Amino acid sequence: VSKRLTPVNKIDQSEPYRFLLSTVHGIQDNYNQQNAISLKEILSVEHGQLIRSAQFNYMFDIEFLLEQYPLEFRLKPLLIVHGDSRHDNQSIKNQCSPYPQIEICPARLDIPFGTHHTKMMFLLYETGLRIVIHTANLILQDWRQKTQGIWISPICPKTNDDRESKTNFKKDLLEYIERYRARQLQFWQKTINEHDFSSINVHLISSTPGRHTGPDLNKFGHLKLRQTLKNYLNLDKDEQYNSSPIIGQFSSIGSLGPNANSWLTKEFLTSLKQLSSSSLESPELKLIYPTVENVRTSLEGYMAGGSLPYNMQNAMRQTWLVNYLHRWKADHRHRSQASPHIKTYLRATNDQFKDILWFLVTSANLSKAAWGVLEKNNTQLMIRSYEIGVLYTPKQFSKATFSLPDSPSFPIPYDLPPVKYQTSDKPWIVDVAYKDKPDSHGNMWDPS
Ligand SMILES: O=C(O)c1ccc([N+](=O)[O-])cc1C(=O)O
Repeated sequence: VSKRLTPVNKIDQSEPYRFLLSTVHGIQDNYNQQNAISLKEILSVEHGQLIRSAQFNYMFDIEFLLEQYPLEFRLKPLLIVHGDSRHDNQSIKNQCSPYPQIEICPARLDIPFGTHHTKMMFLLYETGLRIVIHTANLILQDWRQKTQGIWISPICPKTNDDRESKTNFKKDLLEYIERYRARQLQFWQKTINEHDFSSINVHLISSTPGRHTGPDLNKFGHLKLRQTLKNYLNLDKDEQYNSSPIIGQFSSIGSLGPNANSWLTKEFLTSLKQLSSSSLESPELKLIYPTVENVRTSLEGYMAGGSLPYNMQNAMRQTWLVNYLHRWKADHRHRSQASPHIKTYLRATNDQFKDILWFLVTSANLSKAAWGVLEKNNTQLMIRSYEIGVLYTPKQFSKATFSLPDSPSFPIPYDLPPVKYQTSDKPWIVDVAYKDKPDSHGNMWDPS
């Protein structure tokens, strides 16, 4: 009987998709075994001897973060990349001042209302470089009882020749990092260049602040997604998919304009619906965003709503959006009560939702700030925030589609088909009081 020489860890078990959810405190443990991982497990010594790391994020609790590293790695050099704003800079500086091993890199936010939303880790081991792209802030609350999405790369070995992935992931990642124009990132640009990315089978879809035009027009935001879908979906006879449904799932919503045609369908859906050939059909767009009832009955109760910052000012101006909305429901992953902070987008082959054509997990919510808005007669894309995500296309896995009944099937985080809001359902709005029904902890929500 062949005895396994090395115990297969959760990350290797997640092959070939390497797409995991965060573990949830308070659900049956077997739902935390399959395709689920904690921050401590990501940083565990079982993956090798860490040399140094970088953490890109929006919210940081430095004490919490250091505690998630194994004791023997807590003094290794750590780079913190955060949004450059007076408030954030002071808070991060104060938190990091006791730790000489921590270096800080403020990300320039030259366009108002932009945020450094990107959530990414660079983990340099003696055996190579691992990239993690995910959706959780580096605070306890984000890793305890929510549904978060995590893509974990293989450990890419050091190489003398410039080994690129079939998806140009290395080039795209370097292009993204270059936009920070930060000397603190030069070490990581050099390190990325020196490692072999040929085992990476996902596409990088990122956003950086700016008015992207000319050769940069399709490098970021929803135009990068459009370009990648056009170049890599090459499905035979893809016209059969022209009306197949598209899902967007997110934890916040920006100001989208007075009707669907302002940006959501005319611009954003045009990118999401891209196949190798273009079509005039308008596929059905289904949006998943938690109801008040989803939040009230969640493991965290109304407190979960603190991480769903959809505000009344936007909601009241776009009541038309409710017609697109569907509930958060994830029974098959035992996470219907683990409030979603994950953001995902996918296209199915038809409304049976048995096969999907592509899947994206990203930091990007449903907003123009994250995805970009076309300006100057569609010659430039204005993006306010940093975002990053990874796109799965079947070709990279030698498949025509990702068939869900298959094994191993693509680990979709929620139940399909999505369940439409009923007339009694209301989208969660963060700055409204909910005092008629107590939540799962017996509390009410009164933001005033
Ligand atoms: O957690 C975050 O990084 C975050 C920060 C700001 C906003 N926002 O301003 O809507 C949304 C999120 C979100 O991810 O939901």
